[in-house]
Amino acid sequence: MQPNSTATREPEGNQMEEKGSDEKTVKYYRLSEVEEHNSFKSTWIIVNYKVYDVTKFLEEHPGGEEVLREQAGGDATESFEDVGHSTDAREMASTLLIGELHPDDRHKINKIPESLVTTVHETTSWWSNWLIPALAAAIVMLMYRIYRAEEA
Ligand code: HEM
Repeated sequence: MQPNSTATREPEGNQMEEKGSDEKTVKYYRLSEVEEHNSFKSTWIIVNYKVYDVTKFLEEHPGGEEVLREQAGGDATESFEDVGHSTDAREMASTLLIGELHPDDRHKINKIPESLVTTVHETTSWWSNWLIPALAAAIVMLMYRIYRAEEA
């Protein structure tokens, strides 16, 4: 349960310990708290439910401070992963870690799963895809009947 890659520190075991975390104790932050840290005075970002204080890192960030500012006070997971940050970058991030997003707030930053969105779209297009050909078929049938009736 405890093996961690960089484990040189022993857990102190005096407060709540959290499995899966590199550090001994975990401080949980509510989303509202993180959102307050969205200025140059204090810039926090969330990546994979972990909260990072990047205030002092803004100027050092090789990707520029602007990209970090844009994400300040919110969830930067997607942008962070899109860049394909190196292992070095991830190690650097761990030095800026201050805690984790409170489990009760994690659903708030989850986007609607793609699959669900697709299903909604598919449902809509199924109706229109079915309705238009059916109407067209009915019109053709009607015209054919009128044509036959006139011939007789
Ligand atoms: C704790 C947070 C972060 C740390 C420690 C960090 C660190 C780094 C490092 C070390 C690099 C150099 C390239 C590499 O080693 O991968 C880098 C590049 C970059 N980062 Fe970050 N980064 C963080 C967050 C972010 C976020 C949230 C974004 C996007 C919103 C971002 C966007 C970029 C971009 C665009 C580059 C340049 C990539 C390139 O030129 O190829 N970074 N970052």
